[in-house]
Amino acid sequence: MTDALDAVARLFVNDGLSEDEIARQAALYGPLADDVRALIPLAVQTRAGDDDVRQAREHLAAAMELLGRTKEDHPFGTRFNDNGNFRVWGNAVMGLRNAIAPLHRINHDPDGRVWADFHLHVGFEGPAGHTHGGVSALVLDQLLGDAARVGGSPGMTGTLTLRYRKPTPLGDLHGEAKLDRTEGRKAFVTGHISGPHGICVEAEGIFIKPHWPVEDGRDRNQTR
Ligand SMILES: CCCCCCCC(=O)SCCNC(=O)CCNC(=O)[C@H](O)C(C)(C)COP(=O)(O)OP(=O)(O)OC[C@H]1O[C@@H](n2cnc3c(N)ncnc32)[C@H](O)[C@@H]1OP(=O)(O)O
Repeated sequence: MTDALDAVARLFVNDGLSEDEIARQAALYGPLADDVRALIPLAVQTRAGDDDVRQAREHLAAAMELLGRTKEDHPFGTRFNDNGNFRVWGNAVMGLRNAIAPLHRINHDPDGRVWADFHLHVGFEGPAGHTHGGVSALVLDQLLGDAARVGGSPGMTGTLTLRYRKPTPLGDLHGEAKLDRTEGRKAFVTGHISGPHGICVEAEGIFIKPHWPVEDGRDRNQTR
């Protein structure tokens, strides 16, 4: 566990950035991730022929060469400033700089409920025309974890139990979660994902406050 603890501590950094600089970086790198995100369904769905695909790949290779000229050699981690402006821009579910992240924003209600409306494109397919079960788990893990955090008990996922009640369509979906109770360092959270025809996946999670630093800002909605 020491190696994991060292890695988490190393990547949990007050980088002292001003709000202006954070806004500048968000405006620069957010749209880059959006462009890459838009490429994913295109790779699945394009009917372009040999020449167009070859040409597109040459453009992409040029873009990758430009972007790779200077880059960090470690994951993004958790960065914050003295105002408590936390950034998890590499996060797989809602990282501003992560093209696979399907959520733009997690909203917090005063009663502790957290929720998100989101869109899963064809790159998230599992069963034909439907959402991959692991993707539902991905989204629910984040939502339940955020409900634990908002409820004052931030933690790592210890156990996540899912019940897939009916196939989850691709497209526009809704997810929500709420902290039910805590026992010592353990937070018990429930949630679900619903589509146009009701609840598709139900989740129960136990989140455990670890012996290392975690984001504990409670009083704000999380936006990419
Ligand atoms: C805003 C943030 C949202 C984040 C959402 C995304 C969350 C994630 O993806 S986290 C990544 C996935 N999870 C992980 O990798 C966790 C890996 N596991 C670990 O790091 C550790 O096992 C950890 C931190 C969960 C628990 O370790 P540790 O603190 O040593 O637990 P330990 O002291 O043995 O047990 C504490 C209590 O929790 C219970 N417990 C321990 N592990 C588990 C578990 N996996 N499930 C349920 N209960 C557990 C113990 O029984 C004990 O209960 P009690 O106090 O009643 O006796």
